Amino acid sequence: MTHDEADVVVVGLGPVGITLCNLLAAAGVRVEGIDAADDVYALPRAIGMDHEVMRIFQNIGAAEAVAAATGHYRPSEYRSADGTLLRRFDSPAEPYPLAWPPYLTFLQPDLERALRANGKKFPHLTLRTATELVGLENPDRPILTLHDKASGERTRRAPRYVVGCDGANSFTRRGLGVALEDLDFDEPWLVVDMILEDQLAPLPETNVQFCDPARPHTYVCGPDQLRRWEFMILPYEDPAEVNRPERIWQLLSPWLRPDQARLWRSATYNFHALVAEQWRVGSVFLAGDACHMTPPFLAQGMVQGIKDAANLAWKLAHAIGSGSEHLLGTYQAERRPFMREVIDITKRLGQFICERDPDKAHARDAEMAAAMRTGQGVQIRQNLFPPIRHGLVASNIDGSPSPRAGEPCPQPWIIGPFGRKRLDDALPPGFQLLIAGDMDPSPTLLDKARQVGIAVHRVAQEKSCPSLLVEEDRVLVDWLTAKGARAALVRPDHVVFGTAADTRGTEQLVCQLQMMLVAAPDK
Ligand SMILES: O=C(O)CCc1cccc(O)c1
Repeated sequence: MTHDEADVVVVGLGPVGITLCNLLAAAGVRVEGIDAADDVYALPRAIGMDHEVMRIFQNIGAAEAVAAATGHYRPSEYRSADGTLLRRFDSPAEPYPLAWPPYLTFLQPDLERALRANGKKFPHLTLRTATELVGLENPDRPILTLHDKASGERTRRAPRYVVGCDGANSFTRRGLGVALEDLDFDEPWLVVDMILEDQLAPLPETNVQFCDPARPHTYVCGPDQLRRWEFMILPYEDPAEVNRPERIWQLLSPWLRPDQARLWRSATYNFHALVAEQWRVGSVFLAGDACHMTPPFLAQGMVQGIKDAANLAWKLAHAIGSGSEHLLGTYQAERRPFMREVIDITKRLGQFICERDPDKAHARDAEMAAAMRTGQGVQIRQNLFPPIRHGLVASNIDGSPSPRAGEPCPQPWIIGPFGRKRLDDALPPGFQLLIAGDMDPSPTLLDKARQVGIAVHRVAQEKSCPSLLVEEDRVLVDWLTAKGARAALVRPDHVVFGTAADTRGTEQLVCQLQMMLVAAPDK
């Protein structure tokens, strides 16, 4: 390795790769990000993101620039062929638990540009476009061959780590010989993005899943004038034939005439459910679509890829800074089973939406409409997925999970002489112990926390002592109290390691983390 070699090469600068580059560079890691294309992909693919992702963008200093590319997320309705309401997902009310709206829509090309521009803040981050990975040898001490498409030159790299964020057809994954586990969902769909030119076009006010057995289809409101339709391609149809403008306008005719909107993008592809058998081989990791693909029904594709990046970034930074690789084993241990659950939940909705048998669809409609009548069909779009259950999360003495372990820690607004700030902006990065203002941390606890490198903060509702952080609402304290907890130990990626009800329990939690940092479970 030469002295100016990067610690990490990130392959692929889509939303996942460029987020990882920013996160690593913000943690002081020397990063080289490469992408085979000359520029960002100019058309939208992902359209939905959530508050955890916005928080990650906030943590790299890109929140304002990204927010400019986002729009309000509408509620979602599931409707039968005759228009009966079968199910509804509503947005939670404020105060938002992570200080961002729980879901947002966005324009992918603008998002990617904002993240690439943000990367320029970091002197240790080099981004190379029109540069393709063409060789990957010896994953334990990786040697890469890069092809510069402009000059035709080939160069070699020997970074400490490589992360393949190079999409569904990942060269990195194929180079490692990693197989994809097929989770049994494979449906061909047409995706159409329209730019609305007539504000008076009679479109639904909400996102809609049209659970019509004759042709299941989806309507999603994007930011500004972007509106997306997705149509299932039927078994006897030819995808290329369905993807012709005349056919697309026919499919859109219940909502739009050609003078009311412009066709921005259309594509046909198969909605898949796949997860890589291995997310790491030696010093080479996979993230995003390179290691999982989920049907789009809950808009989780990009969201989960960016969560991979956040999960991996601090562990790589820790390994590079400390020379200890223990934590790296927790990446797959945490993310793979979690991703399987995300895919399972999404698939269940997908099977419900994609039902093509009219009798089964009729029975489904009757059952769902009955649930709507008893109030069970309306769900708040929050906490749809379980916490992380494996890896670097605390358990109680009896082996049960520590309350709140594996959940994202709330991010209250903090108020003070500076005005109001989101919690993460008021704290240094790293492990945090957040203690309810009425609990006094013992000297033993403070000492132990210092040894392990954990910053301790007391969060209260009013400033009865100068060292307290004051939260604007009761977001954090209510979240702790709901589980009988007074303290939360939180990882650098804001995933809760565990909670405790008192000082003694908090000391034990810190000791558990200390032990796991040197021997973290990779199962
Ligand atoms: O809000 C919803 O339920 C729709 C989510 C969504 C977003 C993008 C594509 C898609 O098929 C579903």
